Amino acid sequence: MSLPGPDAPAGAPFAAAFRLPMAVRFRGVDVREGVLIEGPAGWGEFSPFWDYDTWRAVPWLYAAREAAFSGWPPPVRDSVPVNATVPAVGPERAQQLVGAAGCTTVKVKVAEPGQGLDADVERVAAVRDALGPAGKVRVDANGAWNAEEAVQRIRALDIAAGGLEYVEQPCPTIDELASVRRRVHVPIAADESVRMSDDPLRVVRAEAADIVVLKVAPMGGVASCLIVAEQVGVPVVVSSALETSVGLAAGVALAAALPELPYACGLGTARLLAGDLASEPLLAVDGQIAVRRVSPDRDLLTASSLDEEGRLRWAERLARVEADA
Ligand SMILES: O=C(O)CCC(=O)c1ccccc1C(=O)O
Ligand SMILES: [Mg+2]
Repeated sequence: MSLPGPDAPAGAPFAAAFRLPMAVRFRGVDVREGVLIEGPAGWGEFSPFWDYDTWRAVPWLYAAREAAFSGWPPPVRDSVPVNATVPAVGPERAQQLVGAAGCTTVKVKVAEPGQGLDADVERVAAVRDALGPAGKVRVDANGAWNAEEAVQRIRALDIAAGGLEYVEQPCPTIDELASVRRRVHVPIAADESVRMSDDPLRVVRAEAADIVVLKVAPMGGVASCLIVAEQVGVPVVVSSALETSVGLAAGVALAAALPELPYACGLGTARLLAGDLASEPLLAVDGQIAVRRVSPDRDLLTASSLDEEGRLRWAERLARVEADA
């Protein structure tokens, strides 16, 4: 079995596999691949990273099916504020990315394997410099530090940033997050502790986080994220999983449906891709993304379509995940 290619006849199965290079390497990812599915409600994206096993990819399928077959709850706002995302690049490139994005909040990746605190301090200071004193700077360590390292580094980065808005997932475990949270004044946001957990509320019950990051695809869709947001009792930040604009639209729908949205969302990542599948990508204007559905453009889908080997890989993966769903 394979997914239909760009030359498939009209009426062929409603799925298309794509491959898009990243413009900027992000956490070791330099190309995004996935499958778009179309249903009566619109288009959904199924693009779990390749290091996700079948079981962990199941929520991504639920999110794609929700987009294609059920649709999303109604929005309560017509645009959502987003942050620019700066990967572990050098200070000049960081400033270019901040300038191009036009957002007043920036999330800076820190603790990249092979880099030290100096590189993080330099990048964070460069971002503050480009942003001016009124902007907000947050950092994401993806759980790279132990509690002791985290306390020291958060203090150093807080100074370099002239004040950090928050630090995302400084340590891997909930116990470490709780300990760091008691020792620094910078607010702690939980990401992996929520989306990789069988109980997304545990981190908050343990008083280990001030803010919770929600990602639609790894958490099974907009509706299930809304339930978590309702139960969690702390502010939430909606963030992407580096989807194309088709997948990002689901994150935007979640952010648009939340009763409260006190923080800019990590949905400005279409800029990190070298291309997109929509003729009008979901890009921020003045730091805001307009709430709308996104359909792929047929020519762009054709230009980004995977070769026969890739379509076979994705058809097999989809079948495995569907069997587990
Ligand atoms: O939150 C953002 O600004 C962008 C999204 C992002 O950082 C991300 C994207 C893909 C996988 C993991 C992460 C992360 O938050 O760690
Ligand atoms: Mg994160």
